[in-house]
Amino acid sequence: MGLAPHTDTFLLTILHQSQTTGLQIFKEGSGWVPVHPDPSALVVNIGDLFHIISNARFPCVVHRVTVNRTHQRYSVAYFHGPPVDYVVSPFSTTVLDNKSGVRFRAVTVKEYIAIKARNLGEALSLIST
Ligand SMILES: O=C(O)CCC(=O)C(=O)O
Ligand SMILES: [Fe+2]
Repeated sequence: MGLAPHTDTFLLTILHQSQTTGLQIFKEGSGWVPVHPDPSALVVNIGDLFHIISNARFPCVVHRVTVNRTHQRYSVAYFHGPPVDYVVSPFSTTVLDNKSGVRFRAVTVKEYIAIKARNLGEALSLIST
């Protein structure tokens, strides 16, 4: 495995991948689905912080990268997010629209990174209300 299954931590990821397949997303009901490289396109991924701010309206997709034994692959990712002291919490408008109420407690970006470093895959549920 090139990169184990994960969601991206920050707001948005903008990704360029070379012409070798490897990136896969997990789709409920279908399993692992390849994201085929397109030289004219960038992949834009929603991260955990976007998921929190949107009060879970926008999903952060689980993805992984497999190793290709015959073809070299490279990717360049830009992880866009607020400064580490910024407090992230669901926007009030998204909460008002969502009958299930506030889904996540407020965290600083720094705190969320620390929670995720200790509990990969569990961080969102650990800040669920
Ligand atoms: O190499 C890729 O296509 C994706 C890399 C990735 O998921 C990441 O850096 O978070
Ligand atoms: Fe990723």
